Amino acid sequence: MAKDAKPDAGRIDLDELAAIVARRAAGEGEASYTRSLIAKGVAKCAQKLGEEAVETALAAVGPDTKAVVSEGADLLYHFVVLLQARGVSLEDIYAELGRRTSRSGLEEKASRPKG
Ligand SMILES: N=c1c2ncn([C@@H]3O[C@H](COP(=O)(O)OP(=O)(O)OP(=O)(O)O)[C@@H](O)[C@H]3O)c2ncn1[C@@H]1O[C@H](COP(=O)(O)O)[C@@H](O)[C@H]1O
Repeated sequence: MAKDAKPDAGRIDLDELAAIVARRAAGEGEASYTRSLIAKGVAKCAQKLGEEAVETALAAVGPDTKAVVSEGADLLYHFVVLLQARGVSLEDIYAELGRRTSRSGLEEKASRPKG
């Protein structure tokens, strides 16, 4: 079992997951899926995130609620891995979400560049 792994951590949040991912990315020796994925580069991490997003979307329109939970967890893990690979912190994401709370989603949408 990996150094950071626990038999059952109960629940962990994104900050805790990001800390694990950062440690695994920086670690040496012990085999790590996280490290092997990040070593393949940002494009591979982005591809995996896209795959997991599609799998989550497909699960959401299917009948199996456990599949939505499982695919959603895969999606969040791969999002955190992509942020690590791309050098973006969850704090940056939280701050951006925080900035958006001062206006409605419709106002935020209207403020985006047309494309
Ligand atoms: N939360 C996760 C997590 N969620 C999903 N995955 C892995 O993500 C992979 C994606 O699923 P796929 O079906 O696409 O797998 P695959 O076909 O083997 O993937 P590829 O060969 O295409 O890369 C699977 O191998 C899953 O095990 C995860 N791997 C790691 N973590 C966390 O990261 C920690 C460190 O893991 P290691 O880096 O492996 O030590 C773990 O203790 C967990 O907390």
